[in-house]
Amino acid sequence: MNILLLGYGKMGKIIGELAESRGHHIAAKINIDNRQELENLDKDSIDVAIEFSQPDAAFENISWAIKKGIPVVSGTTGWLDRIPEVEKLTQDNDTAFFYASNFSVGVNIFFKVNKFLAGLMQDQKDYSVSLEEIHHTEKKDAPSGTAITLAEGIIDGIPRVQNWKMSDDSDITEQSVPITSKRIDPAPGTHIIRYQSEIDDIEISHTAHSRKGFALGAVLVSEWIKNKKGILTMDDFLSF
Ligand SMILES: NC(=O)C1=CN([C@@H]2O[C@H](COP(=O)(O)OP(=O)(O)OC[C@H]3O[C@@H](n4cnc5c(N)ncnc54)[C@H](OP(=O)(O)O)[C@@H]3O)[C@@H](O)[C@H]2O)C=CC1
Ligand SMILES: O=C(O)C1=N[C@H](C(=O)O)C[C@H](O)C1
Repeated sequence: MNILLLGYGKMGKIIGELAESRGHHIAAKINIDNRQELENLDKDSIDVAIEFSQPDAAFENISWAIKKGIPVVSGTTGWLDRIPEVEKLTQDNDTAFFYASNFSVGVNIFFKVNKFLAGLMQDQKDYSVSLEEIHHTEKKDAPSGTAITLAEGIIDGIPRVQNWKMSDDSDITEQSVPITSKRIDPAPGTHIIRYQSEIDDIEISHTAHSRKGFALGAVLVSEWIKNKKGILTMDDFLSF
């Protein structure tokens, strides 16, 4: 496949290496300072754009590619208020858009475990629930996209929980999942869910040992998305 990398930082570099090792070609590696290269690209030759940039650049990158009819696989977090616009653009341009807050297979299994546990805890009113995420100090957004997906799983599973808030928010109520964000190098990504009562605690966690799982997931999804259309997610890819 001919792959366009939109964002060539920590993730873009690992994805590029992995894609090449699987026989793919990288058409261009776009960062903030070489965006003019996009003008000279043969858009029709690009099979997929993989977008891992930063929160304030994601929408522009993604909408540029979709308007050219290029399928997009995006992992950038912290910009999701604009996803309805991207979904409309995808339909209007008859192409494909895939977003995941986390491309690791292990985390996507963890998402399911989280929902299952939340279902079990829905009537256990003596337990309070909280989330903690730990990432490297270069991370631009907080909480992590993965923590937000986990919080949404808890909100879906426990009717008395209605929203999530940062743990230092003065508005936290019993209806909130408090999220604590820690920035400690070199943490690639750790997420912990805790249910705590006076009697005991239940804790589940996922710890990434490197960025390899995120990158491999993004490349595998890019191979899978070829010739597909519409809005696609990890549940479609993993057939969960
Ligand atoms: N969904 C998932 O599984 C995962 C998601 N992520 C997310 O992916 C994103 C990228 O992470 P990471 O690679 O670690 O971050 P980095 O900061 O290492 O890389 C981001 C890159 O984007 C570039 N960039 C900035 N503005 C633009 C622009 N306008 N157009 C194109 N490129 C631009 C930056 O370029 P420059 O250096 O020139 O500023 C930088 O090289 C983050 O949002 C992170 O949360 C990360 C890991 C897994
Ligand atoms: O910025 C990162 O590094 C990561 N970002 C994603 C997130 O915000 O959840 C995924 C992963 O945890 C690494």
